[in-house]
Amino acid sequence: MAHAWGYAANNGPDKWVSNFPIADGPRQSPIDILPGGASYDSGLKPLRLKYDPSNCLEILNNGHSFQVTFADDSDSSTLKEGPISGVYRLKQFHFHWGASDDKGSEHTVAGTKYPAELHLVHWNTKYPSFGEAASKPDGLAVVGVFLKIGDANASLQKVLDAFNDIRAKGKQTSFAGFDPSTLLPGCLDYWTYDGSLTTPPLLESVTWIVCKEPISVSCEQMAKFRSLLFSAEGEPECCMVDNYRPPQPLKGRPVRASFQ
Ligand SMILES: O=C(O)/C=C/c1cccc(OCc2cccc(CC(=O)O)c2)c1
Ligand SMILES: [Zn+2]
Repeated sequence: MAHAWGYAANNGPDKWVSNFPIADGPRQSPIDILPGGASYDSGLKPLRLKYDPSNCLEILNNGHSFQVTFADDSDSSTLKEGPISGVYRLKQFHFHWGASDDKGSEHTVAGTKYPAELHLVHWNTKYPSFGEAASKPDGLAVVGVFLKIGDANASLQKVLDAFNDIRAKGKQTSFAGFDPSTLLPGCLDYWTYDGSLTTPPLLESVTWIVCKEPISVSCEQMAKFRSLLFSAEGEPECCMVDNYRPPQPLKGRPVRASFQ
């Protein structure tokens, strides 16, 4: 039976190591980013993101988060340059968030937690598929964007408006024509380091690209995130909140900055 990992006391991040021993590995994510400990690397290129809204397929509640999935059978939605070489295709984006506005992000910045964090997941096209790439050290590149309480985010609202159809685990609905570049901050300065998936199977295959500048989210929009359920229809309702893994040991890894 597939391991029923989650974020509760009995199956949460501290328990994952029993079924996924890599949880104690050398390049686990997320981390606490210390801006003073990051080294500016003038060789880092700007991120080159090109997304085609027609690749946007559906939105689903997978019981751990919700994700928006993209057609990845061509190079029409890609990440290039930045800290990576080659072409990485957008597969999906999803979020992590807290039960209250004082927590929710996975990465932290000098101990500061944001209320939520967006992950845009891309896979290296030198491999035949996402699943193949996910097991390679240079297989994935995830762009992380922090959400900070402020004005309502009109682009994010388009995603939240689909929530009524995916409230319970396993629900999905078509979601077309969304441009994920509208969820990016104006400035694409970033930190980068070698890490892992932040959920099981915790594979150490991710080049992390964490944007310095957050995007805005309103309190009301955060309440909408928290209206989703970890539980499936017919099960006792369990609100989808605190679906974040806390920072993991850096274990000597360098963190580079694309900015001074
Ligand atoms: O058997 C399963 O349930 C899953 C198998 C599997 C097998 C290979 C890969 C993989 O990736 C899941 C994934 C994709 C993207 C991001 C994350 C972590 C995060 O939430 O940031 C996890 C999952
Ligand atoms: Zn994630």
